[in-house]
Amino acid sequence: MSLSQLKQGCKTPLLRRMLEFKVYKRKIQGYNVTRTTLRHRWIKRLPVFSSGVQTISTQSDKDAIDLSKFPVERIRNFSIIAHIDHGKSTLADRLLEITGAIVKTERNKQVLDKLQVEQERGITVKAQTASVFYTHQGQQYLLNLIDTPGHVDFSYEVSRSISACQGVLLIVDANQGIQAQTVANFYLAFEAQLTIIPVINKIDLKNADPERVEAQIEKVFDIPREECIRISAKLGTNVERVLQEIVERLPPPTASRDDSFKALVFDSDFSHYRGVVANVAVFGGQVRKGDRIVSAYLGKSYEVNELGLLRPHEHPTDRLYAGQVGYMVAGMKDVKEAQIGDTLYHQQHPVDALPGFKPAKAMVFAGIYPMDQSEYTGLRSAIDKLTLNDSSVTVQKDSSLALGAGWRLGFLGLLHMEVFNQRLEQEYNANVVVTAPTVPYKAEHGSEEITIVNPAQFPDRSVVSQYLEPMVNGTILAPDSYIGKIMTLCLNRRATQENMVYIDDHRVMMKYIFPLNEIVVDFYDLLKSMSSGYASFDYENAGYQAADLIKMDILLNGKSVEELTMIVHRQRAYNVGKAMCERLKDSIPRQMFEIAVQAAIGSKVIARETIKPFRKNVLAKCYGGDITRKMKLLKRQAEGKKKMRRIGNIDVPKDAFINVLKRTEK
Ligand SMILES: Nc1nc2c(ncn2[C@@H]2O[C@H](COP(=O)(O)OP(=O)(O)OP(=O)(O)O)[C@@H](O)[C@H]2O)c(=O)[nH]1
Repeated sequence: MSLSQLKQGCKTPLLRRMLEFKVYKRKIQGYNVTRTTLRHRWIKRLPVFSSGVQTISTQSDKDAIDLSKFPVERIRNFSIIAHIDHGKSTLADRLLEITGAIVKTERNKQVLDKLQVEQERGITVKAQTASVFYTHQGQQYLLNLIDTPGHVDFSYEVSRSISACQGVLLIVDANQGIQAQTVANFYLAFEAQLTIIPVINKIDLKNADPERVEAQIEKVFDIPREECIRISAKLGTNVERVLQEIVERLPPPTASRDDSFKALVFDSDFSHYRGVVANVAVFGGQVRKGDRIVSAYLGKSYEVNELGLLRPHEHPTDRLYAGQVGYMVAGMKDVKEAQIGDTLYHQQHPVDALPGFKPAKAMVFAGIYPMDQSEYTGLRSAIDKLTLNDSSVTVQKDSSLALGAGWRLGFLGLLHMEVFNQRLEQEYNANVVVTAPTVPYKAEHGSEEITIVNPAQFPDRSVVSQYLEPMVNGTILAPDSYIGKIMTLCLNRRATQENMVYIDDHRVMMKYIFPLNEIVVDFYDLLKSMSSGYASFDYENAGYQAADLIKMDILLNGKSVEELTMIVHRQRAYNVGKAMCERLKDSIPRQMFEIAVQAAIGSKVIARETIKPFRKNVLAKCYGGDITRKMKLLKRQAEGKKKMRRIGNIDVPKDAFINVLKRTEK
């Protein structure tokens, strides 16, 4: 809805002016404008309008959205998948523009990356759906596209998205060629038996070499090179052809309108006002507003309050039919009610549940605690709501002597964890302490086995027959000139090489088995920097392996810092401990007394650094007697201290806990 349409809904000139002011203020701050950002109680009653994206006029929308006109044969559901930064969101923009869903403007960039964190980081973290209409050879088609993230941490989003599709566009950068996530995403689509259309993007680049990339696609994926479409998503070159090929090459869904209603919940969002907004793919029959539906998972029934298409913003419709993809609000208020992978059906016509998904497997665990225990309840509700938007996060209550009551959260990777924390801070104003991330280790004693996700609960060797650590199959793609450096890095990380093949004259694909712990924090960054950005990396679970593990404590003036306690391999303990002490020394600001930073195994100190005392007198440069200036300086100093965590009498910046883990290989 446009601003002028919204203004027509404002009864008084004052209200109109306030609306303009609020919208303007949010826009210049670069925020999306939604109802939640409009605090005024009158304005809150207005309908939600677009997040700064100009959509096509509502009149033409009304004409277009008679969903009953679209027989299943004229529906195409597809995901856009690729390695990170190969241009998925840019292609999605062009497809939305050509089909008239958005207006081409400077501001309408990566419109499907709606979250603030996505816009700030320039990456997609959450898959987004958009339904568009496209006329081909005189017939109108309904295309449902899902833009997916490229980073390995979010591959769960990709596998969920493709469950609602019959085909994918596999985008490959014409300069970089096939990368690690291209391979991983190809296999996800291939195993789901989807039709794959390879699209070579960025052909406008000076160094683009589409012939080489086509040859790679033929060699690695066994797809004939003639099937590749060369495009520039940025300039729009050949994008129209992508739409034609979608219609011609992708099969329609096999769902039938005559069957009983059956829908798969493949994603969900949480709205403060409406509760759960589920993204659904209808696999049979139809559903109307007011229908009573049942969740197969919980067996609870709900009334459908609202449903519609995402174009890409919510566009309410009266019904959704078999083969279509859309959203549904059905009064689900509790986080646990909207299970991803759940099947919905009509109360009068029960059906067998759809296969659903394997639950996401958390690879990295960290403790999250409120900075101040008085913020516990607020943080609990923020975590509840955010996990509804991101069901791959696992939550378990936890508590510690030093940090009080909190939670141990499981994530799919470190970027996932950083994004989750950033969203907690940005979307819920939470102020949290995060402990050092750890992978899920296991300990065996006789036939018993326990999983350890908190280093503080690491059992003593005397009660354990063996420790086990999680392993992953890693794939690295890189130019062959970096083979030597990459092999050394992998060796330092206790990896075992499995094989190495050339995918063209100069690029190799290397397969390794890594201990997960060795790659989780900083491996990808190091690999990137040592290969001048040319290497890429992806990994998947490879079970557990016995390992010689020990618990290492970090002490500040003799007091253990629980946030930094970690489980390490005995062979690496000295190097890791030494590097941690050195980095902590750089991260902790000098204070009025000397600080000893030590790494210890049991009572044995294995590394030590000293932070020299220093008195920061913020008033030193403030000559004369201007009291307001002095007060300002002292206030700023006090605010800086709020971002610190006090351990004993030492102030530690709270981001130091994660930053010190990022090793730099010597
Ligand atoms: N020169 C050129 N640049 C492009 C083209 N397509 C995309 N880009 C640029 O490549 C960068 C990444 O594009 P995105 O569309 O964000 O890539 P993505 O695959 O969605 O990225 P993630 O969602 O983070 O995986 C942006 O800076 C785009 O402007 C193209 O055809 N030509």
